[in-house]
Amino acid sequence: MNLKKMAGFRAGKEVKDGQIIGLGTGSTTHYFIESLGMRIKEEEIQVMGIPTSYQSFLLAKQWKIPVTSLEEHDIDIAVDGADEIDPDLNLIKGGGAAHTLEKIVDYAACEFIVIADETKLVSELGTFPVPLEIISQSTKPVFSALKDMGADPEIRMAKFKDGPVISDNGNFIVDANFYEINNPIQLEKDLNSIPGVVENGIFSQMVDKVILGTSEGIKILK
Ligand SMILES: O=C[C@H](O)[C@H](O)[C@H](O)COP(=O)(O)O
Repeated sequence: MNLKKMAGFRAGKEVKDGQIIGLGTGSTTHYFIESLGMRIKEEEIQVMGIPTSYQSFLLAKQWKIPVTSLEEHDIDIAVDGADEIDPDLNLIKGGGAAHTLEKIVDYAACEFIVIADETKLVSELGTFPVPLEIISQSTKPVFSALKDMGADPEIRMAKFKDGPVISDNGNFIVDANFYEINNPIQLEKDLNSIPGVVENGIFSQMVDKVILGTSEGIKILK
């Protein structure tokens, strides 16, 4: 049973004709975009998507989902994945380095739905390091500030090119390991107050609903 596919396709059914949809990034939203594309092909619905990355932009093109932008349209529903989800539905995102645009799009949506498999549910955020998109020239002072906050930071290195991962916006990605995060709401604010940090991967108090694929079927968390 593919739990990510289960969650992605279930979210696809929530979309109504005429809506503007925020298209999240990652291997779970891949299935959501596929399910939207299939519904458009079957002429069940006509919708437009607002991508959160080159990945979701290219997938939308592949599935012939018309794309638009925040300049042109308001978003009815954003559907996105997560790396960790805590019991209060705070998230860590950015495993795919897309969290900056994801946060802009997900925050702007009338409804923000998270799709994930059950492995993403945790009792407390922090096993997954917090991704930060940073201006490359700020690496040294940002590292120093993160260490003062108790984190172990690392520049994310690319797997298929020499050197660092460069985000869709042309910036470095730092993974900051806090090991345990007691107050994600405060940490999200504190990280964004470090000069050079463009955006961090904590998404606190934003989620309306989680569609979780589990071995016992779909579970909805609100
Ligand atoms: O930057 C990437 C995103 O925040 C993803 O939504 C997140 O990493 C979850 O990805 P996946 O669905 O592949 O586990």
